[in-house]
Amino acid sequence: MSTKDIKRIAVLTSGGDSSGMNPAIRAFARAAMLKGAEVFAIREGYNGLVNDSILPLNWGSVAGIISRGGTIIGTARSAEFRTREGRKKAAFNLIKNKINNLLVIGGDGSLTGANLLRSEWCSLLGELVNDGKISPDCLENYSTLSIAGIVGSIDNDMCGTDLTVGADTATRRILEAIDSILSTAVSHQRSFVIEVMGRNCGWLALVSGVATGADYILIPESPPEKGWEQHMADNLEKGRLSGRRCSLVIVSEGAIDSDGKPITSSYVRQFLEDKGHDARITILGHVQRGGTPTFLDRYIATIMGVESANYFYDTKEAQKEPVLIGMSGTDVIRSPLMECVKKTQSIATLIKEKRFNEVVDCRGGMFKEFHEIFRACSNLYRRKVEPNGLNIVILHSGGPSPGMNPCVRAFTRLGIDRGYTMYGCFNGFGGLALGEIQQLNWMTVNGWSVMGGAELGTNRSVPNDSNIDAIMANLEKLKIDAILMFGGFNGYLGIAKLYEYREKYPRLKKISIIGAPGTIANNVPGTNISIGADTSLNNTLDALDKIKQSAVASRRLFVVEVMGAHCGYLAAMSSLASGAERSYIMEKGVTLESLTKDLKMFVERFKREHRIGLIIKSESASPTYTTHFIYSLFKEEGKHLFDVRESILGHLQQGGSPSAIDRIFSTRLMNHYFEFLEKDLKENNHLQMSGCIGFIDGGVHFTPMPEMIEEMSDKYRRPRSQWWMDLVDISQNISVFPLDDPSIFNPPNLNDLGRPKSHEISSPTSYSQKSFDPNVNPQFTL
Ligand SMILES: Nc1ncnc2c1ncn2[C@@H]1O[C@H](COP(=O)(O)OP(=O)(O)OP(=O)(O)O)[C@@H](O)[C@H]1O
Ligand SMILES: O=P(O)(O)OC[C@H]1O[C@](O)(CO)[C@@H](O)[C@@H]1O
Repeated sequence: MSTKDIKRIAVLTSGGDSSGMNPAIRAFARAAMLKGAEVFAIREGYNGLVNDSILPLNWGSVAGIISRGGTIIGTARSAEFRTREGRKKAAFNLIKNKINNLLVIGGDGSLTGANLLRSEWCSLLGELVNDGKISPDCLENYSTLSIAGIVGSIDNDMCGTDLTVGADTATRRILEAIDSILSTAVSHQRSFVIEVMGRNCGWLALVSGVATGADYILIPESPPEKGWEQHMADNLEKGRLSGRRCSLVIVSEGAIDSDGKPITSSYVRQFLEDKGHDARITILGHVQRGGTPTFLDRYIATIMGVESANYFYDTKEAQKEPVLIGMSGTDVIRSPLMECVKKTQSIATLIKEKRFNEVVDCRGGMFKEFHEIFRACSNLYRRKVEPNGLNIVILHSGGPSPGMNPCVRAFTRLGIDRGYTMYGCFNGFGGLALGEIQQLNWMTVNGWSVMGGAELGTNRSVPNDSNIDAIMANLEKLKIDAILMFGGFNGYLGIAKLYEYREKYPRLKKISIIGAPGTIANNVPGTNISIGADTSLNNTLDALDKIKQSAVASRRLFVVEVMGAHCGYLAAMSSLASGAERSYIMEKGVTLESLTKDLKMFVERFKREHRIGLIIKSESASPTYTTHFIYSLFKEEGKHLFDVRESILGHLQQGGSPSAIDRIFSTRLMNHYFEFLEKDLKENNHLQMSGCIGFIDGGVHFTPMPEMIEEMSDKYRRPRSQWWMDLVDISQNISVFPLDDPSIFNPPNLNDLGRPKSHEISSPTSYSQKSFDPNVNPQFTL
């Protein structure tokens, strides 16, 4: 490749910082370098573009940042860039640095600015030529400015992506705070008013409301009717009378009433106080923006970063129009930036014009759905519904999974709201045989939305010839019309077995038998993700971040074993999100040859002054090459260069309070469950649909039982095909400096790009650094 062909691409972060910007910078920079690009960082948002603060990035500059909140290249809100004169300076500085590819990571404002720069590009260059600042051939050499945008904002307010980078971490911070507040609120029987961020978007307030079981939320998209204050107070009172010991109101900072007048959290608190509540207020503020990114933010940031690099090499695409790199379900997608910006801006207009009916729809399907779920599940809107005469029972099966309790809460309340009689069966299929079944009412599940574990209990028993008669008798006794199993692979085997018994027990033909994914291992059919995996991955990352820090003591290679049985999802994803150099999973196999190659790679790395290496191994990756074997092998062979430690994370992966995603997605799953049942009832006059439900392509899908069974590999207890397999290589490619890896024959020309030079940006906590300036606090500077 001639120097002329080498692409020069710059990245900037702009607007409010968000947790996940660093992993996005890391993934983008390294993926672009692997394609042969020269990568630059523009410091302090658009200010750096206007003031020519542009520095080269190299492989080492972005080491050690995947777990850090904020942005190592700085961000700002630039007033000067809003002026044409400012953008002209920006264009000049880009040309001066021979850059005409720009990745902008920021909120809707930043992307609007990027779009504007792109649309003015030719005219700005024309003016610069007329001013004599650049030569006329620049008009041809830099005729287009290729722009990609990643939405980095906690607000989740941009069209074109299901989720923005930082929104999940912000939700985690909010839930941590509210979960803590709830315990003191319950003790004192207090009412708490919590104000959350979000600017003009109510996403954070809405999902926090769903995830914590709040009584009332105030969001800009759905202003309350006149007289709402009294209505709210009356209903909080009703909640208390039915047994709640505290009340929780979540106010989005942009909340307004139906006249468009702001509703402040202090106004809400004062009103409640005047009505006799012992009310307190907590404004969460910038705590929501900080801290280490969650698994989901690291995951989406990483795959969006890699996709941005791909975009700049997709010549036709890159020259056509700027794109927004976004997420749809688990997939990364490209959308025209201009359209996304326009659509997002139109929401602000709708709010200004008080066309509130249209606003919730415009925020997208998930926003609308959570809005409906919140109303159906909160005490405030609880309706008196006539029973429809149908009875449904829920049970768990398999290992415990965080999200089981929120799921049962949503199942119970959404079911009651539709007229069903709801039952909970304790201790799985075994409990069904023993008749350990209890009716669930609205208040049985009060407070379950925040609870880890499984109040109904779970185990690995399945229907069999010795318990099927007892199961049938109990189903008959309660006149059960539908069974919902929320659990893991064992539960899927259990429902498949029950389905098989339909030939012998025709009564089962008139009972719907459905499985829903509730397992940390993400190894069940009919879904891309299962509830519990997100919490488990966050637990794992918390542990890995701590383990990695202990490497400052010496040069260490860690071999960390994670759960997942025969499915490598947890290992692959925790590797991707922690920056591990290798993940060992059964699907890819572990051989003596691969171990030898990896050993050579680690030797190279440690020779190059790396201080840490990380291997994440799935518990059943290989029956022969166990975690201890790998530890011993690497310890023996690497003893002159590095030390090795093994760590088996164990059951900490299954516990803890469910993550935001596991809480809200379990409610979403239950919402769809009832939609499927309604359709079934309409079509067949009774419930009979059998199979499983799960998340596919960003939606919730039903897979009929025969297909579900076909999809299951009994031998390995996982689905036959797994969507995430390609990510293993992508993750390893951006985690290992190519020159360290002897298995790469033609590494790109990275000799000069490996180590930061003194004037270049370098992560202050990069483990490869040798020394630091004693006058500079390494925590806070570049
Ligand atoms: N209409 C615009 N024209 C030109 N530049 C803009 C425009 N809107 C925003 N920008 C630039 O983007 C910067 C960041 O915008 P803004 O303050 O709106 O934050 P944001 O990108 O929306 O992020 P966040 O969601 O975190 O607030 C602004 O300071 C400005 O430099
Ligand atoms: O940090 P600043 O500049 O005060 O901005 C706060 C705003 O930024 C955000 O955190 C992100 O847009 C909003 O939720 C909030 O309104």
